[in-house]
Amino acid sequence: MSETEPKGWFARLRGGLQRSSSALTERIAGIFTKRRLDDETLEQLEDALIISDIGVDTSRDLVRDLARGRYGKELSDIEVKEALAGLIAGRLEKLAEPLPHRDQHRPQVVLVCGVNGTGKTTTLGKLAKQATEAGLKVVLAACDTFRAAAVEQLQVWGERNGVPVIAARTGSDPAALAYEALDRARREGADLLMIDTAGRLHNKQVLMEELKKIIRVIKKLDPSAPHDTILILDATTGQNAHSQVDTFKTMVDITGLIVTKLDGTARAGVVVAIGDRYKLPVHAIGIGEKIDDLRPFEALPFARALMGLDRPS
Ligand SMILES: Nc1nc2c(ncn2[C@@H]2O[C@H](COP(=O)(O)OP(=O)(O)OP(=O)(O)O)[C@@H](O)[C@H]2O)c(=O)[nH]1
Repeated sequence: MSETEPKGWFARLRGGLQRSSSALTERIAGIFTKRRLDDETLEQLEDALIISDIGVDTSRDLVRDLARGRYGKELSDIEVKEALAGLIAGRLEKLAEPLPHRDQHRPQVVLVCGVNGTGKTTTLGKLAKQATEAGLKVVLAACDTFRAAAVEQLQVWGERNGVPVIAARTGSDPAALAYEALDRARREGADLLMIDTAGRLHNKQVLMEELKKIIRVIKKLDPSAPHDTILILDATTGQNAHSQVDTFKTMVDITGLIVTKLDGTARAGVVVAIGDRYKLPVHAIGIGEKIDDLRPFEALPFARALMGLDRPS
């Protein structure tokens, strides 16, 4: 981790992942009380990883890689956790990619999608605030015009933080609003336009048409937009997050993920499974409701926190 990290981020990350790490490490400790790495312990370890939402294929690969050069040896649970953290970090390293700032596009258009309640609106607010603090001029578009509360939530947040929020009456056309927002962001010379969208999955056809229309319409002003299409996933949904990625991938071209609510769940392992399966960049993770609780995803600190280990040196 870099020296510029706010002090205590790793401690907070570890605290946030506490439920996930203690469930997982208790299982590992139960298997490895000075026991040989043999077929039986490897099978038990694979089960422990699967139960921790790390995914069937990834768990199998991790156990295979762990056995390489260690098979038949006596290992303590700490040695197993250290080795697994390294292997997990190695798999996720390439995917840890902060949301890119594309200054060749002005404004850079970021479309945010995801099921209702995953933390879309709050995440958007946090990202906007961080971008504003980094000196960027940000405009937000509240295109979840279906849910009045979502629009109000974003408006209140925008007022509090001095970020303009383009909103319309409930029920109005989200695509028209997205167009208006991009037009205004261009005229005002904004660096970043972030578009919040609806997430009511119970009517997939309507949602898909709505998302496609938003994209079609903003392309009329900027054929290269949206430059990023981010799916927000809620870690507490565990394996359900996989079907959310599958569903949204059929609707839009997802370019990256943000995983929220890693605190208060024992299912943080799902980040490993999703990263491994979809190979989509993970831009950030959320470990709480405060603005500083959303941070760029970093593979090694995450993997070590998941294993309940100390911060990387
Ligand atoms: N504990 C925790 N809570 C979070 C995190 N991210 C968001 N939340 C909370 O999750 C709840 C839902 O967040 P919203 O941003 O309203 O979710 P949304 O996806 O926009 O939902 P709609 O507005 O219904 O579309 C809020 O109470 C947030 O404060 C996180 O990382 N950790």
